[in-house]
Amino acid sequence: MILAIWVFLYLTLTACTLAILLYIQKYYKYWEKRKVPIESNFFLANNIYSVFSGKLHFGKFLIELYQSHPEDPYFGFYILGKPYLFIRCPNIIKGIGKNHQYFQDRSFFCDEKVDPVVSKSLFIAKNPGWRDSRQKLSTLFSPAKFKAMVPMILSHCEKMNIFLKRYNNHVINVQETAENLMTNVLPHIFLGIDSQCEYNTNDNVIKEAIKNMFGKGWYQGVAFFLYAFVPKLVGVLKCSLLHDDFIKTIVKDVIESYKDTRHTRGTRVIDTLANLDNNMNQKTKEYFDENWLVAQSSTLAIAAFVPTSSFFALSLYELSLNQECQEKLREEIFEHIRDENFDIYDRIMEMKYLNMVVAEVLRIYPLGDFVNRNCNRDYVIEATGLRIEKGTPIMISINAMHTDPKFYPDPFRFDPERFKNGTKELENAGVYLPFGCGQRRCLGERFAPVVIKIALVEVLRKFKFEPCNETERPVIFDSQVINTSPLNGVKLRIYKL
Ligand code: HEM
Repeated sequence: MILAIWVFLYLTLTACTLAILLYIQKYYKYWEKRKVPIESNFFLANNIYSVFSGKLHFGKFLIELYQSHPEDPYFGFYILGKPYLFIRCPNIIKGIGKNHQYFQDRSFFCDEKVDPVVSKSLFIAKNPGWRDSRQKLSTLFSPAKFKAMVPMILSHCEKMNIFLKRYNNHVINVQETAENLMTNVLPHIFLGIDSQCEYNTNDNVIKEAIKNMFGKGWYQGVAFFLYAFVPKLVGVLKCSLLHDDFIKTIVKDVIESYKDTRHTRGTRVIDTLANLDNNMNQKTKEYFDENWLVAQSSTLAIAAFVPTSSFFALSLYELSLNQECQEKLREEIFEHIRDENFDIYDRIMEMKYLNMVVAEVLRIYPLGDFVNRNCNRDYVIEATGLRIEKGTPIMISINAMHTDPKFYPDPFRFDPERFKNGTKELENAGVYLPFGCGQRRCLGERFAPVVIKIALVEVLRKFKFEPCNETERPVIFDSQVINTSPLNGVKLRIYKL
C-alpha cells in the first residue's frame, strides 16, 4: 500500500515536472526568438505583483511599461511565463481595431461550468455568445431610447441641485455627489428601481451594493489575477469575482412578475433584456437564461457606475482648476438655453465647447485604462512582418497613448482646444481611444457622454465651482480598484449663481 502511494506520488511529480518543462520549452525566449524587444524576465513582468497586492493601479503599471520602451512599436512581456504583446504604435492599434475577425475576444476567460454568471458577462463572453448578446444589448442604446430617458435624468439632476443649493460657499466632495446622482440615474434606467439615494447621507443600500459588487483589496486583486491570467485555477479555488446577490434578487423578482400574464412589461432595460425574441432558435434561447440576465445587469451596473461618476466629478475638477474654461462653457450654456422650455437633448448635441471639454476630460482621465484582446487567428503586422500567433494576448494602454507628449504636447495641461476640430481626426490616427477600439469597444460610448453633458449643463447653469485647500493636485487614484476612481474623492468649493 505504502509502495503504491510512493509510486503514485513519484509519477504525479514526474508528470508535473514534465508539463512545466514542456511549457517553459515552448515559451522560454518566445519573444527573443522573434526579435521582439522584451520587458523584464520570463516569469512575471516588471512589478506586476504590486498590482495584485493592491499597491499599484493596473493602469499605472501599463503606463510604466509603455514608457520603458519609448522607441518600440511593440514589445513582449511575460506573465507566469505566458507571452503577451504590448502594442504602442497607433497604426498597428488601428489595424487591430479594424481586423475584428482576428481579435474578437478578450484574453480574460471564465468557464461556464465554473461561473455560469461571469462567463456570460458581455465583458468576458466569447463568440458566438458575445455577438448575440452584443446585438441584443445594442438595441438598448439608441438615440431614441436616450431621448426617452432625458426627463428622468433631469428630475434626478434637479434633486441634486436642491441639495447643492444648501451648500453655497461650502466645500463639498463632488465625487460623492456624482456617485449619488448615478445611484439614482443608473439603477432607474437599467433595473427600474428607485434607489432613493439622498445627497446628505452616505449610506444607501443600492449604492453600497453596486460599489461592493466587485469587492476591493487583496481578495479582489487575487480574484482578478486568476480570472485574467490563470482562469483554470478559478474553479479549483472556487473564488468569485462578482458579489451579485442583490442583482440576482431583482432579476428573480422581474422574472417572477412575468409569470403573471396580467403584468404589463415595462420599458426598463431589464424588461427589454428579459423579453426574448420568438425568432431565436432553441440553442440561443437556452443561452439567454436567468444567469445571462444577472450577468448583463451586473455588467451594466459595474461598467457604468464608477466611470460615469468619476467622469462627472473629474469634469468639475478640471473646470474648477481652469476657471476660464468654466466661464467659457457657462457662456455657451446660457447662449443655447435662454428660457426653461428647451429641448436639452438637442441642445447638448449643438454645444461645441461642451463637446470639447468632455473630450479633453476623457483624454486626461480615460477611466477605462486599457484594451485587451486575444488573437484568435494568426495575424501579421504588415509594417514589420511580425506574426502574432493565435492565442497571444495583446495589451494597449489607453492612458499612456493619451498622455504621450508625441501625440499631445504638454499632455497634463487641460486644454479643450485640442478638440476644436472634434475627435474624429485623432480617433482615426489611433491616438484617441477613451472607449477602446474595434467592434468590442465600449457599449456605453454614446450613453455616458449624454448623461454627463446633461448633468454638467444642469449644474453649471446654477453653480460655480472653485478649488479649495482640500483640493488634491493632482488627484490621487485608488490603486485597489480596477476602474479609475479618486481615492479621497474630489473636494471643491461651490457657489450659488
Ligand atoms: C466615461 C465612461 C466610460 C468609459 C471611459 C468606458 C470605457 C470603456 C472601455 C475602454 C472599454 C473597453 C473597450 C475595448 O476593449 O475596446 C469598455 C467596455 C465596456 N463598457 Fe464602457 N466605459 C464607460 C461607460 C460605460 C457605460 C455607461 C456602460 C453601460 C452602459 C459601459 C459598458 C461597457 C461594456 C458592456 C463594455 C464591454 C463591451 C464588450 O465587450 O462588448 N461603459 N468601456
